[in-house]
Formats: sequence, C-alpha cells, structure tokens
Amino acid sequence: MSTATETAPPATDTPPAATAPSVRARSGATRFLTSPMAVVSLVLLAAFVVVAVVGPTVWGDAASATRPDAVLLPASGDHWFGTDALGRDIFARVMVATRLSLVMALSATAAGAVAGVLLGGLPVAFGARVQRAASAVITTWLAFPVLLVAMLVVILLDAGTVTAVIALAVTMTPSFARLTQTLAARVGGSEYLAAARLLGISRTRQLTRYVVPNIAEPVIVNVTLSIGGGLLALSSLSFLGVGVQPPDFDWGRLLSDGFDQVYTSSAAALGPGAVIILAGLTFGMLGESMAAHLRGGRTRSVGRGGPGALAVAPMPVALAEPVVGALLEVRGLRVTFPGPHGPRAVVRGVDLVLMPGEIVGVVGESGSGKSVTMTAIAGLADPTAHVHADRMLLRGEDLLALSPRDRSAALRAIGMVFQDSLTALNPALRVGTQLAEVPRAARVAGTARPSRRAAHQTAVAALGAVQITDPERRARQFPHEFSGGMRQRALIAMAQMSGPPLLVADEPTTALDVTVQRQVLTLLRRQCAENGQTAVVVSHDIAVLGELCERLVVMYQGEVVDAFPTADLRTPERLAHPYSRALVRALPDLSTDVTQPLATVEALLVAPGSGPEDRPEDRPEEEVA
Ligand SMILES: Nc1ncnc2c1ncn2[C@@H]1O[C@H](COP(=O)(O)OP(=O)(O)OP(=O)(O)O)[C@@H](O)[C@H]1O
Repeated sequence: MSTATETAPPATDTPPAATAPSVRARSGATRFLTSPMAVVSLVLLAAFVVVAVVGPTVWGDAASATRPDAVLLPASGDHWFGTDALGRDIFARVMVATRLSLVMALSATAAGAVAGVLLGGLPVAFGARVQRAASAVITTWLAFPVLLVAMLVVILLDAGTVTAVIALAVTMTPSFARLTQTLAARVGGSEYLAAARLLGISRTRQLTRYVVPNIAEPVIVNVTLSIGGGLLALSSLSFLGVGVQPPDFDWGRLLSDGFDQVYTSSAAALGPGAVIILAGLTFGMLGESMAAHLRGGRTRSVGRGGPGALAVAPMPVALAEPVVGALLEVRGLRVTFPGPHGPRAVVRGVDLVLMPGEIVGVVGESGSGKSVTMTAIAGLADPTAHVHADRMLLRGEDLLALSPRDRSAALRAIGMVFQDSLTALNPALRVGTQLAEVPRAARVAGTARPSRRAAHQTAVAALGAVQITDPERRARQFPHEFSGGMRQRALIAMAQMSGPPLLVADEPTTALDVTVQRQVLTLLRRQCAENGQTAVVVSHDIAVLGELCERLVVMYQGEVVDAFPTADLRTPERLAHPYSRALVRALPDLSTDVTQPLATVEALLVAPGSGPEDRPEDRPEEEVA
C-alpha cells in the first residue's frame, strides 16, 4: 500500500531566508503597532500626556487671568472656545484641566481595579466557602445602580475631588471583581493549579505564580477600557455639581460652566465636551486594540488563516512530481517558534504522503514534533509558530496557492481528534449540544440550516455510532459525567460527523487504560474502514500503532527519520534508522526475559536546534540501541 516516501532532508536550524511577511516571526509590540487603531490611540494618548504635563505651565496664566473687557466672548482666532463669565480663555482652561481630569480617572480606575482584583482573586486561594461569600458580595454590589452608589459616597464624604475619585472607584470595584472572579475560577479549576496544591505550594505563591499571571492580560485590557468610561463618569459627576469643586476645575466642571452660556457661545460647551469624548475614545481604542492583539496572539483560539497559518513557499523549489492519487502530500514542512535566543526549528523539513484509505502511524518520543507537525498540516498551528512548506497538496488542491479563506475551507477536509478529551470538550455544554454544533456549522452552502432538533438527532446517532450506550440520555450529560473512554469516543464521533476524508488523531488513547485503549483503537479502525477514511494517528507507543496502522513514520528531533510498513516491526534489524531499531527492540514481548531489566532507548536526547553532529544517525549504533 505504501507508495509514498518519507525522507529526512538535511536539517538546518536557520529559518527560511525569505518568507511570507504575514507569518514572519514578529515581536508582540511590533504586531501591535501594525494596527492603525493602536497607532492612532497611542498618538492621541501621547498628545494628552504631553498636554497634561506642560498644560499648567503653558496655559496656566491664560486659564486664570480674569479680563472684564473680554467677558463671554464667542469662539474666535484669539479664543478658540471663547471666554467665560470672568473673561478667562476656555481653551486654555480645558488644556490646564487635562492634568486633573486624567489623574482623577487614572487614580479612580487603578483603585477600583486593585480592590476588584483582590476581591475577585483572593478567594481562589481560600477555598469554596470564601469564594461563595465573595461571590454573594460582588453580585449584591453589582445590583446597585452606579449613579446611586456614587451619590451615596458623595453624601457620606462631601463633594470634592477626592470624593469623586473614591465614588468612581467604589462603582468600578464590583465589575473588576466579577471579571477577576470569572478568570480566576478558570485558573482555579485548572490541572496545573491542582498540581500546585498537591505539591503543597503556599497560597500566596499559588496566587502570585499561578492565578495572577494567568488573569493579568484581560484585566489590564479591561482597566484601559475603563479609564475612558471613568473619564466620562467623573465629568458627569462634576457636571452635576457633585464632583470637582471651584476653584479647582476639570473637564466636567468646564462643560457644566459652558452649558450656562450655550445660547451665546456654543463652543464654550462643545469644546470641553469634544475633548472629553476624544479622551474617552482614545482609551477605548487603546483597550480595544490591546484586546484584539491578545485575541490574535496568545489567547485567541488558533485559526486557519491568521498568524501561525501556512506560509506560501516564497521561492521556486525544485521538487519531484506530485504523487499521483495522494490524498495529502506535504513536502519540506518546517515549523519554527520564536525563542529567547532566536527562532527555534522544532519541525525540520518533514515530508508526509498519505494515500486514500490508509492508516498511518506517526511515532516518536515526547517533543519530537509529532503534534506540531499535525497541527501545522491541519492549519491549527500556534499563532506564534512560523510555518513553512515547499508543497502542500490536499485532495489535489494546492493549499499554498489558496487564499487564507479558501485554505480554511479546504482544510475542513481534515477532522481532528485531540489528545486530552477533557479539555477538548467544552465543560459548560452538554455533549449532545456540542456535537449538534457540527451539522449546524458545517451545513452545505445554499442548504437550510438543520433545526436544533434535527441536529440533536444527528448528534445522538453519532454517539450511538461510536458505541456509546443509551446515547439519547448521554447526549444530555456534561463531559465530566462521561468516563475518559466515552469522552474520547465522543471526540471521535464529533470529528467524524462532518465526514472528513482525512482524520488526524493526536494521541487518542494516551490517557486511557489498556482495555479502553483497545476499544477506542478498534473503533477508530472500524470507522475508517466503514467510511473509507484516511487516518494519521500520532502516538509515542509503537505497539499501539503497530496494531492499528499499515505504515509507520518515525519522527525524531523534528525530522522524519524513518518510514516503513508495520510488518517490518517483526524484523527490526531491517529498519533503516538506528532510532527505529532501538524503539522496536525496547518493546517487551512474550519472549522477553523478565529477570533482566527492560531494554530502553538510551541517551539520544539532544535539543532540537543542535548541530548535525548531535543527531543519532551520526552516532555509532551501539550507543543508540
Ligand atoms: N507553542 C509553542 N511554543 C514554543 N515551542 C513549542 C510550542 N508548541 C510546541 N513547542 C515545542 O515543539 C517541540 C515539539 O512539540 P510537540 O508537541 O510537537 O511534540 P510531540 O512529539 O507531539 O510530543 P508529545 O508526544 O509529548 O505530545 C517541543 O520541543 C515543544 O516544546
């Protein structure tokens, strides 16, 4: 069956010299600065900061000098926003008020954010009871109207600048607390925090090392967005006469004063109003740009056309003719991640050819690049990854020549079964509801979207097809109510629902016990045979792959070092690569002498990116076996 060839071209660690700019590894800051909205907001912010710093020095005199001969003048070349009832230049007063307005908004937001983060985040380290109590406090607090709370604070503390800041901070605290609580709950339920607890790591350390770093980014984005809202709220308080009191003045105070003369000089109110709106927009745009940047960077689920997507081979590469009839042909796949010492190539020149209907196993030790290879092929590479290929044909279609949108559509021919069934299924949705999303999302263009009921029935049938008993009842359960084997089968059902011609299963049985492992593998093989599907199954376990696959591809240190029919496992001495031979010899069987230590694959480990002299094929065989 094996008409394909996999070879390991000479590896180099340097990334391709010329690559598509869209996927060139760029620093986060550089990527952020490519957004026009981010640039505009930063320029505006810089202008506001400069005015806040130099405003009182430059415009201080004009802002405070009273001129009885220039009272209530309309806007003109000399007085852009006109003059007030004492003849003071309103534009100069707006410029001078910038400092107080910004300082108040920043202080109130910072105080509200710190209080909110503490209220929302601290309980995570103190267990469920404290979390429930904090949650009740936050919910009650949120239920009070913002203006009412602000007024209450003003009544209790007397109107003034500091009171306005405190009032705003008090109204902001519960929303920051709710955000932090939601984010912290996600971290609180994570496996890594559970592991930290098991290891006896102190609560303070849990909070500072595990909770805070994982919630910091969205909180910072929210703080930035809130500064704009804070500015507007403070201006409203001053406008209502309960904020900054004379002789101090902020933008809201000036807006309030300007309203008194709106019929004689509209610029007196419009000027401060426009500046308030511009400042609000500036912080809003900055926050939105940061949020978009984070979504597109670390937190966004990896897409099939964005960063991390496939780079079009930039230069003509001398390649052999395409393999006739291949379902998938990948040549020269390279994946590089940015590292502290420059780009790190973790997949180096991988070739992979799959013929229709075959099941191919990809085996290799942990970190050899199996998952990265598969996710890169499926267009699901991490957004920080730099993916490059010389050729990539899927069902005869040249993925490198397609637009990101068309490539995305073409890649729907690949169904993925992920390794960790617990994280691959949304814990908040019933299994049936999740599966029902597939037919509703994957409807054929031009046809009506299936009804919820029809989609649900399809989901139930799909669960039945993977031998989940009582699928109707199971479809109404949440993933945590399933056993590991059932979840894995539900994932297989989900991947199969859109009938993809190619199934990629990344370690589908790693977390399962041997009996369930066998059931899942049998199911995979039967489903592929029944549906005429091609499958690539990734595993560390050469024995598992030997049972399931017709052909094996061995990866080591980011390269394909060997490829052979599964039958060759019986004659390891015929395998071409020492690492493959070592892997097979390390497999115990019934003839293994149980009185002797099991054979192991010894010290081959060198980091990807090491020179060729460190690679196993360059070592004497006895060192390997
Ligand atoms: N997002 C990432 N950023 C940086 N390096 C990464 C990233 N994802 C993977 N790597 C690196 O790529 C290399 C290959 O990882 P990969 O997950 O493909 O290994 P694997 O062979 O699938 O291992 P395992 O069997 O343990 O899942 C590893 O050195 C890993 O640290």
